[in-house]
Amino acid sequence: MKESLIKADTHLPRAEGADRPVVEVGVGVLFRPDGSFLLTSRPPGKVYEGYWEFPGGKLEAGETVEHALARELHEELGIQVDPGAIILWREQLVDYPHALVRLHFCKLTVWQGELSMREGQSFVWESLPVKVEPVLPGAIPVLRWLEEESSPG
Ligand SMILES: Nc1nc2c([nH]c(=O)n2[C@H]2C[C@H](O)[C@@H](COP(=O)(O)OP(=O)(O)OP(=O)(O)O)O2)c(=O)[nH]1
Repeated sequence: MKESLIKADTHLPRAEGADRPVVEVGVGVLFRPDGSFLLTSRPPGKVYEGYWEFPGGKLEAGETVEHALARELHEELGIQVDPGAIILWREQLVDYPHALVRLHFCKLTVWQGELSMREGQSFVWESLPVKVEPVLPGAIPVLRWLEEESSPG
């Protein structure tokens, strides 16, 4: 099956032609028992600074999605996560001007420790429809998937 692709900011040039390497990214959708989910703002100095997203980051060499995400959640949010508690959910390819990324979205309901924003981000526990904006193009499909899962039938 062909992988679906979102093309973001099509008016901007791509960094390196058509065959750019795919950057693999682990992303966590953290749920509280009341069903709300965590959004964080992209830290100062990163591309799309201030945009809202789900926490996560790039896989390092040899890492699985679950291990990379557990590491990123500890680095960014100060929480401890057992990679075994991370549930792989959906994938989405996004073509940005700065990179071609494959997002591995995961669900998560169990972690230890209090949230502490270690990279100067902001955070919010949201439910649908989300009130914060702007939302990163590569995070928008998640909101649609959550909507689909919550609607009957
Ligand atoms: N964390 C996260 N990244 C997303 C989402 N949607 C989306 O398109 N992305 C993209 C933005 C970036 O191009 C890429 C994540 O890279 P990043 O720069 O945030 O990762 P990182 O923390 O490893 O960064 P660094 O080591 O380069 O500082 O994935 C999302 O919901 N969450």
